[in-house]
Amino acid sequence: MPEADDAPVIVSSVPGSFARSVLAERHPALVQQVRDAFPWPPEQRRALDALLASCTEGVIEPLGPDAHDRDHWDAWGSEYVGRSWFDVPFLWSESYFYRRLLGATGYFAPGPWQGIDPFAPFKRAELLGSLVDDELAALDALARRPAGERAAACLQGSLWGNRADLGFAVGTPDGARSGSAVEDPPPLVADESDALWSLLPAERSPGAVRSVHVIADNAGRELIPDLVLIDHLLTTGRADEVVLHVKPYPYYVSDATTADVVDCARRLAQASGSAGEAGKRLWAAMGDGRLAVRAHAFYCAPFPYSEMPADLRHEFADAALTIVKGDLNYRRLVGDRLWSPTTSFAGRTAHFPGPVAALRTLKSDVIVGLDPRTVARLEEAGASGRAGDGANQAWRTSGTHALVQVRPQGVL
Ligand SMILES: O=P(O)(O)OC[C@@]1(O)O[C@H](CO)[C@@H](O)[C@@H]1O
Repeated sequence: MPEADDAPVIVSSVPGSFARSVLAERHPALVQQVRDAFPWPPEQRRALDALLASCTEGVIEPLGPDAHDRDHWDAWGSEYVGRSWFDVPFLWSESYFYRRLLGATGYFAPGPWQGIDPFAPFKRAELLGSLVDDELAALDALARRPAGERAAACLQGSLWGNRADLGFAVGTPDGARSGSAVEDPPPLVADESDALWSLLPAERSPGAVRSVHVIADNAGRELIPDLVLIDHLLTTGRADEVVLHVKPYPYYVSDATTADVVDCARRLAQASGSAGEAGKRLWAAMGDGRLAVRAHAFYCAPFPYSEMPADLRHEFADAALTIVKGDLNYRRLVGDRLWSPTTSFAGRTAHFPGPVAALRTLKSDVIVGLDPRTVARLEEAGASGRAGDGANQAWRTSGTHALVQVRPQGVL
């Protein structure tokens, strides 16, 4: 696989590819699920049916003339209009699919359905589920552990929380792969946790305010451990303030919006024991500005982070560390291309304006920063960790593996 900047951009036209399965199977299944999840009026039902036909058999059509963001999307990809969804960059077609899905449900247009999150029923069911109860109760035992162990457990919780991804579950039997509690996770394919902690020492002399940014991924069972990690950073003095970046509108099914942050903070604050204490601290931190939420329009744009606008660059440049969560953010961080897996992570993230850490379970073909022995071991073992299971590239997309990769500033 190529290592240079001209590694192939991922498209969805390759038979048997993961990207093709997302467009051919996951998107149609999702349209159907959203259609069934609300008593949509006729106009929305017709629009959802039209989207289903378009994304499976049709071509990309422009947004309507009244769409508030028509100019943006014209600038972002008018050259794709009239082409098959499968033939354009995967990152672009997925992003546009979610934009069209929300358009079909009336999310953007003035009227009674404006602002109604079409994925809310799925998010709500997860947040109210017993798995969350169990995960919150487990925080009581964590509170009794030594500081170093607590830090490591908070990081692991946030990392493996990324496995609980509702979009990932669409089209899988019973959503089975969506992340039952990870009791015995396989070794990380890259583990630079020590480098991460070294950027945020708890002991330090008084000085400038230390900001940590977290680019969130999924709500619910991922965002709750992210918030627990944030609480840990704030209470241990590893961060003075945290900025949590979320999506400006519902996206990729379970991606977190501001409403989801509030729901998760409330779920924590209403719990008993250590979870409740953390929730109340987080609630207070949001109130006094130590935990701020941002929802920049760029988070739903179909581009890699190397193309982020100047105002975001400016924010990250001042951070002690930016933690980038999840698979989609990883694709955007290193570029949605078929890199050789041994391509340098530091090189691929050199564009990022400040120290950056990726916490991600592997759910797409994009991967960099592995050492050759790890690649050989993974290709030998396939998805399951069993040698010779015949699915030697499935480790990239199965969500069973995870990584912590770090680029401290200045290391290229
Ligand atoms: O970013 P997340 O939540 O970790 O993962 C999102 C995801 O499931 O969606 C895409 C397919 O729709 C994949 O690239 C990716 O695995």
